[in-house]
Amino acid sequence: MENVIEAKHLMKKFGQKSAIDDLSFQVRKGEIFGLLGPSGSGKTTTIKILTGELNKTSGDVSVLGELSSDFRSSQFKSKIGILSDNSALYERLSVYDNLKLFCKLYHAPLKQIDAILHDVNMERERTKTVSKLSKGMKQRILLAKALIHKPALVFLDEPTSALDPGNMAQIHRGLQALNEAGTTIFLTTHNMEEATELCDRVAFLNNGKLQELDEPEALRYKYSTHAFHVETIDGEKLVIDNTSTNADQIRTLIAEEQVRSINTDKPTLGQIFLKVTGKELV
Ligand SMILES: Nc1ncnc2c1ncn2[C@@H]1O[C@H](COP(=O)(O)OP(=O)(O)OP(=O)(O)O)[C@@H](O)[C@H]1O
Repeated sequence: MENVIEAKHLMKKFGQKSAIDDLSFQVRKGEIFGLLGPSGSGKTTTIKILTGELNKTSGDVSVLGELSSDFRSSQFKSKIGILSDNSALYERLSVYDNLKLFCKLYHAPLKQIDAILHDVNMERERTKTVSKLSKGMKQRILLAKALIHKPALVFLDEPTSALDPGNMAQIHRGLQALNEAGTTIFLTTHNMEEATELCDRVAFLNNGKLQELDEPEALRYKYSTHAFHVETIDGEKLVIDNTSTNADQIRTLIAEEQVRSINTDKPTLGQIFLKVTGKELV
């Protein structure tokens, strides 16, 4: 499988402090890859290195076949899209005029603007001045800006932070459609539900170190005790180990119509993160 990002033994130091510590991972072409970690774990630093905003201290990194020495070239920038804290819009210009400027910057055709406004569900705000938009609307225009030149790979640093559930769902649908059309997405988030819903694979970052990397379901299976949680019609809650010797107990409960619900134990990504790092994902 083709990799669009390859990081090997990546290190980033700020003075004596290691923000990124021996980080190695690959991102496959066409996937949605989530980097999860608490505040200060090194997510933004990783994105900044991968997009040429920061230099690595050591290690090897390539993105879309280019080495980090080329990450500042305009040719490289035209192949990636970035949504980060540093992304900004011209507040006094309209939505359309903002996107027109970015089209010119990236040599993208202007007809792209209406298509992208449709994708982020902002067609009706086309002529509105940016300063009059809500936070969620601005975030959707920033996303449109990151995607206007149809990049092969987009980096989204907490794309839905501080958005209400409606706006968040809207952006999720847009990202899924974009991904289905072939764009690889690298995103960071604190939000476990978001990661579980969107990401093909997730990496856990803690103090700049990689702690886990796999598909959300594979991690949930790996950290499951595999026990059955049975609630009886009397409200009793039983935890029954998933072993052949316990089969009769479960069979009897079902035969006697004693079972209200039965579930296997599958921890959430947040619970797994807590188990692996001892930290909440906030
Ligand atoms: N320019 C800088 N100078 C010094 N230290 C920095 C700099 N940028 C980041 N750091 C430190 O590097 C570590 C990782 O920061 P980073 O911003 O990558 O974390 P993060 O996981 O993105 O956090 P958040 O979720 O809060 O955005 C932190 O300890 C931070 O204080």
